[in-house]
Amino acid sequence: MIGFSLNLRFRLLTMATGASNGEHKSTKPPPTPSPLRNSKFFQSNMRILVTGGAGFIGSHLVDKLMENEKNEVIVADNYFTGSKDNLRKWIGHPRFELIRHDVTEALLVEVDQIYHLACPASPIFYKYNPVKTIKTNVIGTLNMLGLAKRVGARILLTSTSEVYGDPLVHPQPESYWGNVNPIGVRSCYDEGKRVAETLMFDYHRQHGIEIRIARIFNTYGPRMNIDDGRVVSNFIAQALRDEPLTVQSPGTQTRSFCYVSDMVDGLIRLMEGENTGPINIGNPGEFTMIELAETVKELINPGIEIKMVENTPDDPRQRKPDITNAKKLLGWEPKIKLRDGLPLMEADFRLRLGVAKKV
Ligand SMILES: NC(=O)c1ccc[n+]([C@@H]2O[C@H](COP(=O)([O-])OP(=O)(O)OC[C@H]3O[C@@H](n4cnc5c(N)ncnc54)[C@H](O)[C@@H]3O)[C@@H](O)[C@H]2O)c1
Ligand SMILES: O=C(O)[C@H]1O[C@H](OP(=O)(O)OP(=O)(O)OC[C@H]2O[C@@H](n3ccc(=O)[nH]c3=O)[C@H](O)[C@@H]2O)[C@H](O)[C@@H](O)[C@@H]1O
Repeated sequence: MIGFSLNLRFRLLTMATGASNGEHKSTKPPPTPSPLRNSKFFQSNMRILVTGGAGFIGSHLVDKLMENEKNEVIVADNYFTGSKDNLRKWIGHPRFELIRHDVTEALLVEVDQIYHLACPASPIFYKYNPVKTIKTNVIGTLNMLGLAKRVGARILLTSTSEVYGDPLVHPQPESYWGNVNPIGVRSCYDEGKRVAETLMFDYHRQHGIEIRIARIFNTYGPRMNIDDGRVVSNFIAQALRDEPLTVQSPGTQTRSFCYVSDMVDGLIRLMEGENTGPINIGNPGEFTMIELAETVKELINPGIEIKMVENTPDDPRQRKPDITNAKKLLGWEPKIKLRDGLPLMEADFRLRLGVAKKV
């Protein structure tokens, strides 16, 4: 009941102040792009930088961008959680370049678009070195905005549903300011991404930089690190290894899972569109962790045990995107349901783990 009255008051407040989806128009013109961009005779390819492009979402994004022969793609990655192996099919391709680079150091490349994905996404990894995680989110985003300003590039930030923290409004619309612990073990990531969004809008308002912000919700699919500790990769790897599925307490907490190809489609639509965002990109199909475990058990290994284990601090109890804006402004909505996406990820994990399907 409390959630409902809070929700109602929140919606009345945003209606009164019109702050629900206020336009964030800049008063400054964007920096002039390379003169090549407007040349009449030689139309150069679109030069695209993907930071974190050796990672899970980034490598699928590179695959999609490279399908367009008018695109040249440069990946900058420090391989903290990503791998060259995710990009092996592009190494040596004339329209592709791979740089080992840490975004906490400045980077100077002539590009037209920047997809800024560089940041460890798995809680196990971003909690491993919290100072580095917040440096990557703050200094890394500052460096990428400085590059965008210098070369006149449009920049997209992959933010996260974690900016809503442990949400008191459900589902989460972009106008919800969130409920975030500023000093917890997840704050390096949650607050780091919130500062990254702040920097994006400050550069937009102060320097006219063309920005795009995606608030990504839980995404899964092939090429996730098998042991990166995230729930979908954990459950599939456990089911294939005949290990109990570890449901972290209380097990009734919810997440909404988006298949990676839907996510990549949403990111490209956002970059190519005219809306700054922030825009939620995710699948509103919401499941408890117990329901997810039961689905993995049913689809992959019916004989497996499901066991309750301890959780970590500040774990959000619910998460579900309101994707009204993605539908209206991007013409986007997810196509792949969880029960159709899980088998695609299972096939990838079987291949990488060398576990054949039992006939
Ligand atoms: N996968 C999800 O569910 C999810 C949800 C919300 C937001 N996101 C965001 O999407 C982006 C990609 O996530 P992912 O799931 O592909 O994670 P990932 O860990 O697979 O990819 C992140 C990539 O960034 C690289 N990286 C990390 N720190 C770096 C640094 N300092 N300099 C250069 N490269 C660095 C890693 O090596 C890796 O290749 C991240 O920004 C993440 O915060 C992901
Ligand atoms: O979508 C998002 O914005 C965020 O989603 C995930 O963060 P989180 O939801 O905490 O990811 P998981 O570690 O996969 O945990 C999801 C839920 O599953 C539970 N879990 C996790 C692992 C496990 O083995 N068992 C289990 O029950 C966790 O307690 C949690 O409640 C990503 O890791 C973040 O990068 C991302 O920003």
